[in-house]
Amino acid sequence: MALDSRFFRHIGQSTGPGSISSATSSESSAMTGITSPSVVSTSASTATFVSTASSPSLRARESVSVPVNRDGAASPSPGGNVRVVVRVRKFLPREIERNAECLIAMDPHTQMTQLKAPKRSAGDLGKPKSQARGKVLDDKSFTFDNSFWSHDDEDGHYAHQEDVYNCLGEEFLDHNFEGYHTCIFAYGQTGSGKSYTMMGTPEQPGLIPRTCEDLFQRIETSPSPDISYNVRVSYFEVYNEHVRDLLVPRTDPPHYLRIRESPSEGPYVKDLTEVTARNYTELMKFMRKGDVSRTTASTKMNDTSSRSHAVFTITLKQIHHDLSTDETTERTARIRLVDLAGSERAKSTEATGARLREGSNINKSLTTLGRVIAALADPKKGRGGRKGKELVPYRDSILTWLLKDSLGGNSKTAMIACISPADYEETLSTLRYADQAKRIRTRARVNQDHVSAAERDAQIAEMAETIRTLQLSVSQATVHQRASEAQDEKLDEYQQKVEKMQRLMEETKMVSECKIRQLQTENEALRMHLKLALESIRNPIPSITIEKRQPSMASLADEKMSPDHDQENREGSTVDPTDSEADVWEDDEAITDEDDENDEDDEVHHLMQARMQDLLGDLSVFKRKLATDHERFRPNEQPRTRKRRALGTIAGNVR
Ligand SMILES: Nc1ncnc2c1ncn2[C@@H]1O[C@H](COP(=O)(O)OP(=O)(O)OP(=O)(O)O)[C@@H](O)[C@H]1O
Repeated sequence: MALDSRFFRHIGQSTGPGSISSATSSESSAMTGITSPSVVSTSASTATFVSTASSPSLRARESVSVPVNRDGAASPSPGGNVRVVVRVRKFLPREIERNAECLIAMDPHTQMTQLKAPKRSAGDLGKPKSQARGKVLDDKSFTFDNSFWSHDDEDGHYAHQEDVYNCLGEEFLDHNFEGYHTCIFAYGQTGSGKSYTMMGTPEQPGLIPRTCEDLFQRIETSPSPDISYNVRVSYFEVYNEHVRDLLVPRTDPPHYLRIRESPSEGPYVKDLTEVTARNYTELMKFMRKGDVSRTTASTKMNDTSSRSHAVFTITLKQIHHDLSTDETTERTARIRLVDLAGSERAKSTEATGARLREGSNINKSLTTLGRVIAALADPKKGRGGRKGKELVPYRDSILTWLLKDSLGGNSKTAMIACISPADYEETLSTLRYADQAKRIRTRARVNQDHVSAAERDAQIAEMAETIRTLQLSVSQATVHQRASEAQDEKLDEYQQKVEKMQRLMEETKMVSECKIRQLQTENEALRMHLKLALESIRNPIPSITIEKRQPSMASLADEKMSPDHDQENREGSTVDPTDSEADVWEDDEAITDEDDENDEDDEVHHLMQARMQDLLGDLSVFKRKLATDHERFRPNEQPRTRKRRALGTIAGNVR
């Protein structure tokens, strides 16, 4: 089935092949397949670097058509490297107090970030490096896809929150509308500006709220009535190697969730709350709810330090229904926005007790993340069949296990390396981490499915049958009162199927609504047509009789000289002005024609009325179906009650 061109036009309006602001090694390597390690150890003077910059994006606005094939999921993979950008923040009060020196310089043209070695202590000055007491440090240079200079807001090249979104977030959202999974994660030492970049403040919203706003703006201004959108959201944190749902109230003791792996979806959090957001306000409500629930604490390095890794996930489903073929095309994209906890040195944070334990767990998962990145960046380990996969230590921490797909699988991924301006050791470690991440290639593909109405019905019927069987075995097990692990598993499976079926039903309902919208539009057009037709029957346009005119000598002469003109007159005019008999004859003919036209109009009128009756009939069938569905899956009931009711209803139907 060919997709409605509007499906793509919609995408095209907001789609560009990406930010073209960065001419960088990773970008070019993504195209050529060549990667260029860019750590350059240099002792060169930094004097050549001016106070520096990031360039806001200049997005191309031409439409891009997504490569789509019949079975969607197997669309050709464009591949691509992990996109890496770096952002330096301004001095914090404590750094201003100790008169800290800014060690970072950025070049707006090459996107190069330079880390300058701190000044040597007074005692070491003048001594050769080998005799210096402290470790001798060198200047280092790195090139990334973008270098965001957010150190000095007086600077013309200062990168605001908006610039970061325009340069990265906007392009990633384009990918989501194209049907790709994406992941943006912020990495850096504690207090380097990760939460500020991802979440921001009410006055300076970060990447997450901006993505949410842009997402719904695009949906609301979508030009196509044939596409239905479904936005779901989940929010969890990984704290001390445990997963906690941020959309449910905190409990004491805390309720941790388990991780499972499915062959199709990869690792996932079992029983994680996933809610539907119908608009931007709702989405923000969930975001804030989770944010409030997130574990933070005050440390010496940061007053509101995130003590957990937070993963905010939006699932965007686009359902396009083609009325002519009754086929449905579904695109599903997962938008994963991750604010990692900051790496920290116990010495700098002076943490003890719980804070120290948190810090060591944070460091443990970040170290594993580092090993995963290193393995993926290494072509021998990151690729190459079964053996290669085993060498990537995803399972060594909860964080890397859950981000498996985003780091090395079906996702377009970006890393924002946040750095402090005055901490050589930590910044160098972050920049090295980021430099390695540049070499990772993921295998993103368009997540698209075509389902015909018959296939959907068959799926529902099959699921109903499975549910019936499971229900039977569960009730038999209950009779025998053998409460075992296996029963729980079965019950889980049963419940999951029911939930999946409910989702399918909801989607069927969305398709029906889409059909109704299309029929209503068609109905409206026909109504208008009919109105016009009736109008023209009631007030026919009177036929115009052209007055016979005595041709002047001059015009007769003209006509003689211009045979073409004469020809035109004969062909173009319905009334011959030189033939009065013809006038009379034509009048009679006009009356007869009018009668015929009236008969034809009546016929058209009746046909249209019959067609409209048919359409209205279709419409009421859909409305009835919708009402039945609505009755069966009442949205305003509590989810648990609804689930039970749905089970009862389904069971009833099956019987
Ligand atoms: N670009 C920036 N402009 C202005 N202020 C910033 C910027 N980046 C960070 N800050 C400020 O720096 C402080 C630390 O930032 P933030 O809390 O985002 O760090 P973090 O990396 O998330 O730390 P942690 O890992 O401890 O949670 C905050 O007060 C924040 O407002």
